[in-house]
Amino acid sequence: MQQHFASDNYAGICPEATAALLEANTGHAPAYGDDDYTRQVSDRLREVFETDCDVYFVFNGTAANSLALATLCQSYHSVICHPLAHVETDECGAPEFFSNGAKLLTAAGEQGRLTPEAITEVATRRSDLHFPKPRGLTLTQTTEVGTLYRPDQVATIADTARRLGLRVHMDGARFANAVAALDVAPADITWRAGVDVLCFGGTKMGLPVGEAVVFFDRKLSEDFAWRCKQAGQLASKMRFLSAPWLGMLTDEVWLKHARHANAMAQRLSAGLVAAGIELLFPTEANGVFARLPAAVEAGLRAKGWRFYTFIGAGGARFMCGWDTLPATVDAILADIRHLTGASDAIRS
Ligand SMILES: Cc1ncc(COP(=O)(O)O)c(C=O)c1O
Ligand SMILES: C[C@H](O)[C@H](N)C(=O)O
Repeated sequence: MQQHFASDNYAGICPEATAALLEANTGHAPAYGDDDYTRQVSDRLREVFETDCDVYFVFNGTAANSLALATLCQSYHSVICHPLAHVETDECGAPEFFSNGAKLLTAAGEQGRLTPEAITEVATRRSDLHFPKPRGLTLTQTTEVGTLYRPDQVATIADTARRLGLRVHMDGARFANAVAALDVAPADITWRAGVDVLCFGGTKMGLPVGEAVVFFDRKLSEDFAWRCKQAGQLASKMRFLSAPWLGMLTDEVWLKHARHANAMAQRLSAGLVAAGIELLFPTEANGVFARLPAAVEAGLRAKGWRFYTFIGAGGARFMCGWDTLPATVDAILADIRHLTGASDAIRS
């Protein structure tokens, strides 16, 4: 089966998650999260984040983000996000729908990152009754264009949010890649930096399905189970959503796989630069964003390569996953060199 660079959600289930899933498939277990596997992995996540966080498992990232944001605000509030934020560009209005109408307000920033200045401008732009009062802020780590927020950047943004009366949500669809790239403690770029709720992506890091919604402020999660149930996000066989996490969170398997994906992105990025292809953003995690000549893009697609060009600020996005092979990276680089006429003497 050919590997692709369209998304890290093209990859299969990593061996460790598969083993944990099969191990959980023994006999009967209580439903709706009342099973031992869900208890075990929730406790394990409390160890990973070094705090008594409240943990829920939902089927996908759009549900995780939308339901988490809905806990931060009322329908007449607004949530500030980056213009390239997934919640703004790729969730089909789900955040607005599940919050019964909270409005997303965009605040620009270079390289996919929010800035305190832009957040402040949007949050203080109007205070009249006709404007949806800002109450939430969402940042994506890693960002939709493959960049990172360093711990101090998260803290500065969260401090700004707190001063403005905003609750902070983190879309961590690629949180594993961020922790691996930054080499920090997960707590240092979440609750210690002022994040109130994290949507921890499981799907893209090697699980079969599912995301963890991790609340660092239990006042926010008081009724979240009911919100999940009403949204059709309460799995009856929850153990099969939660147990694979045990495979990932043992011996830091999640970070091993994230480091590999990040390394493949570095390999690809270096090869593209060597072939004279312009990068649109720095390669800081597992995504590579490049400006491809139209003929090269068409040629790659004709050769069967799948990659997105609708993400971020245009250009081509190449996402590396836990299972991306070095040979796959070298194969697309060889095709790109051939299509650009770059010398084969250039090695990736
Ligand atoms: C940054 C980001 N957030 C959220 C999501 C939503 O995830 P899902 O496609 O599982 O709804 C994605 C999708 O891959 C994503 O890239
Ligand atoms: C863009 C698409 O929705 C998916 N979130 C991805 O990053 O591949």
